[in-house]
Amino acid sequence: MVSSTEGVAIWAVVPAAGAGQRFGAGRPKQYLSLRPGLCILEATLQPLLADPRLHGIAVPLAPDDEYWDGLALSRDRRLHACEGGAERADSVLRGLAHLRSLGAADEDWVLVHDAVRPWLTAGALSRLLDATLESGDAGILALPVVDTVKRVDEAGRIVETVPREQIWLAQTPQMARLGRLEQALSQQLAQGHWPTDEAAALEAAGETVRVVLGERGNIKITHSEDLKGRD
Ligand SMILES: Nc1ccn([C@@H]2O[C@H](COP(=O)(O)OP(=O)(O)OP(=O)(O)O)[C@@H](O)[C@H]2O)c(=O)n1
Ligand SMILES: C[C@](O)(CO)[C@H](O)COP(=O)(O)O
Repeated sequence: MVSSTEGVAIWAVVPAAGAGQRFGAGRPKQYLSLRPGLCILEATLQPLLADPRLHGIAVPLAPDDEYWDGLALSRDRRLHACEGGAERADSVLRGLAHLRSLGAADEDWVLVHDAVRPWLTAGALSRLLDATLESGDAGILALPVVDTVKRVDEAGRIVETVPREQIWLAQTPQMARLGRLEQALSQQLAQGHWPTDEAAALEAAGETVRVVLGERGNIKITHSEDLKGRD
């Protein structure tokens, strides 16, 4: 195993098994073209592959995926495709299991990064790696909210203005010890919960998770408007 820091390797999981229903294109959004010769998933993988600290990257795919093999990048020796699951958390767990089969250990670190966040910068990635390795706690990129926050009822009436000083919006990558993340996600699924991010599972397991300043440009492509005017 290649050691990245004190005999502990750093891995990544990039869950790419989603169908992109909210986006509503003719193919899963991670395979839409950002510019000629570069799809969203390839752009997402580039900054991770460019960081020599990352030992290997699992890429969970839909069982009926028909696009991955056509990407030139799929032949990169640090990329390892595997089968994803029904929900994002299932796909991440399968990715972790795949990393285990490649030799990943409990104390290794793993970064989980959405396949549809193609604008992660090397600076933000390094900030997360450096802060997390230094603190030893799990960490996620996130942004403090800049707007006034309202809680509303079912009819859309404002119930209260929520103090925003402690409200942050979660991004990815999210980084944790592999064994602890695997255990936390497994516990959630066993209890019938499907957390929408890794931090939620870790929080429920009582782990400390720190926020690290993300970037406004590191958006998740969810709806078709998210791609308008960008390349
Ligand atoms: N069963 C699933 C569902 C989602 N994802 C991945 O999780 C990330 C964030 O999910 P989201 O934006 O919700 O993607 P989709 O599930 O594709 O979108 P939608 O919910 O609109 O179908 C994406 O990289 C997506 O491919 C996954 O690997 N496996
Ligand atoms: C993981 C995530 O991208 C953090 O913002 C987000 O929670 C995914 O949410 P989704 O509803 O599954 O798209």
